[in-house]
Amino acid sequence: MSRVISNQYSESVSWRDYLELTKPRVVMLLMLTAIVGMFMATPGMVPLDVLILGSLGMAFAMGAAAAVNHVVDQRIDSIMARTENRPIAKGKISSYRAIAFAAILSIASMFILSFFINTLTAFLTLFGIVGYAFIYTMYLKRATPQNIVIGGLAGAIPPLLGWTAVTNSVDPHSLLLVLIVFVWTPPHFWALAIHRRDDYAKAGIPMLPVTHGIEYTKTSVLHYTVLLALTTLLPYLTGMSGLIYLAAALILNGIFLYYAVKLKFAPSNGIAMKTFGYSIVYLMCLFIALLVDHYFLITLIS
Ligand code: HEM
Ligand SMILES: CC(C)=CCC/C(C)=C/CC/C(C)=C/COP(=O)(O)OP(=O)(O)O
Repeated sequence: MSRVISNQYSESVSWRDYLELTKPRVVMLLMLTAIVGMFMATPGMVPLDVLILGSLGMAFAMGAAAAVNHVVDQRIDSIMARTENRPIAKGKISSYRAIAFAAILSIASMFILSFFINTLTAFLTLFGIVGYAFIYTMYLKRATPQNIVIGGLAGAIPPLLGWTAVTNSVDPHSLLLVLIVFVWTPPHFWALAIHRRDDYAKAGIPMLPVTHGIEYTKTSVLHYTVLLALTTLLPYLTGMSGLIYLAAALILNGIFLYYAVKLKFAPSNGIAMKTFGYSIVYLMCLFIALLVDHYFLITLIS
């Protein structure tokens, strides 16, 4: 019996479980926005050490924050169908080991960013960790249906981190990129939350569809999608980006608006999850468009 108890966390644990703690697919999209932030900060090539070490430092921080989220949320994760198989909720990894893992990643991140990049980037990254792992996960998520709007700031910060890694200063254009991800977050998450409403209700988490209902949430998705479409025009209107970006943004926004309108006024089976899935494709393509446009503009000028 004692052998079973002492081995309950280590029997079938593999590196894949630790990787899962870091939410790798979310981190990949976050890192795309950070790396695009780096490239947008300079007309030339991002110095290779900044690109490699900066990315490593930021990705470690994001993974650490995600691991803390798994520790804090283990009770609710084990209640919800979507998250019940997560490594801590399933009892594959102990909280103690997950915290040690997160601490190692955070320390490595802070070391890399402060010694090889700059203290401004290290400080802002620390703000990202605290914002997501502590302010959002421990407090906001359980406190208010506006949790993801306010907490979304932590997830929106990576383009600024990428930018400051290159310039060591806060450029207003970098804040424009933060604003885009910030406004994108509510339709991204609420589309999924509509589909998973009952899960959140069961876990006692006050997500918008639980507190205000599905119809109200669909209207909110539509409002934020319109706001997002307007916000994404700003890079063109401020002269940061050119016509390639504008064309891509118009097409991507048209499709997002189509989904949001359909979700509200002509819902079909699975439309909420299709909207959620599209939100990810949208952000990925929008940031790639920023990058392609940036180097096209520079080639035109030189
Ligand atoms: C407070 C802000 C956010 C909330 C509450 C949120 C919530 C979620 C949730 C609940 C999922 C589903 C995960 C699953 O299926 O297990 C998800 C998936 C995802 N999110 Fe977010 N998200 C936020 C911000 C972001 C940001 C800023 C990004 C990237 C820029 C992002 C990228 C993704 C990606 C790529 C997935 C798909 C992951 C997969 O396929 O496993 N999210 N998000
Ligand atoms: C340094 C830095 C910028 C760190 C923060 C980056 C980070 C990991 C953002 C993640 C955003 C996210 C997936 C929120 C969902 O949490 P949730 O608890 O609502 O979703 P869940 O139920 O799937 O766990």
